[in-house]
Amino acid sequence: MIAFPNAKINIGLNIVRKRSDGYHDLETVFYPVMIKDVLEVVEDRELSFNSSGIAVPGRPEDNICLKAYKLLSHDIKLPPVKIHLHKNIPIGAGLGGGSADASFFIKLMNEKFTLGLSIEKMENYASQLGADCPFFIRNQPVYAIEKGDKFENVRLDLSGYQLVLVMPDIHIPTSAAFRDISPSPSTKSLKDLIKNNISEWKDSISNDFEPGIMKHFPEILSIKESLYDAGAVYASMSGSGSSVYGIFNAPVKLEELEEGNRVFYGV
Ligand SMILES: C[C@@](CO)(OP(=O)(O)O)[C@H](O)COP(=O)(O)OP(=O)(O)OC[C@H]1O[C@@H](n2ccc(N)nc2=O)[C@H](O)[C@@H]1O
Ligand SMILES: Nc1ncnc2c1ncn2[C@@H]1O[C@H](COP(=O)(O)OP(=O)(O)O)[C@@H](O)[C@H]1O
Repeated sequence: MIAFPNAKINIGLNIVRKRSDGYHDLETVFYPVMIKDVLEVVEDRELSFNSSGIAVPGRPEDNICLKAYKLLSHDIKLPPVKIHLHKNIPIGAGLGGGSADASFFIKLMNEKFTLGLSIEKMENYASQLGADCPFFIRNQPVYAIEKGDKFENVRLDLSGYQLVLVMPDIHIPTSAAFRDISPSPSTKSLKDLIKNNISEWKDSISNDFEPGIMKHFPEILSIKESLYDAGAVYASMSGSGSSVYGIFNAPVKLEELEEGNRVFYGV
């Protein structure tokens, strides 16, 4: 059985406070986007994992898909499976690719072996694998709070726009991005700001990771500026970076940005 885990972008990201468990309370909007991995599970004589496409850092045995298998098998008797991941979503990009793989793996196992897991139960398993994993179970636009794992649906449809996503050759581990952050409560609710016309977002919706990351990597700021220069209605780094997206009213082709960066077009 095959699934196609997709990436997400963050529209706005406020880091509100440090929690007693070492994590941070956030306010963000997660929006699913078109860049996809391919994840295949077949029954086999023993449990195995391999991948193709973009090289995934770390040992195969530490891949988040195997962690998801082991988590499920604490509670449920599962047959051994062969897992193949074709990696296409850039890594260390703020696109949640590993988290998507984990959550789609849980959904795939649930369907393939008729495990009867509810959405809530799958979200609960996902939350044990990473803060933004639960989002990918329902995989719908949400306003997320706390660790990024408590959701309210938002009515947001970007399908009439052209999204351009630029991935520079910079890999930012999420844990490193938090080191430069001084959390502070937000003054206006992102949940309300997101309802405004997209043309108003530029002056009201921001990502708290940007100042620290852009200071270290000025080329990320340059990409954001290039997207605005090319006519983006809104542009932002996604999550903890390094990818940057621009939302355009009409189709564009940004050849200059394609030099040295991976550029994806679509929503
Ligand atoms: C912060 C976000 C915003 O979208 O960054 P991106 O990964 O998307 O860039 C995500 O919620 C990340 O989710 P995820 O990548 O699953 O996080 P985890 O693996 O659980 O944690 C990675 C690291 O980030 C820190 N972390 C993560 C989430 C959070 N709410 N507070 C944190 O302090 C953790 O302390 C950990 O060191
Ligand atoms: N299936 C996977 N896809 C991507 N990364 C994975 C996967 N499994 C484990 N990882 C680990 O997660 C790290 C990426 O996490 P993170 O820096 O949070 O990325 P992102 O910003 O893309 O969410 C990688 O360096 C890798 O070691």
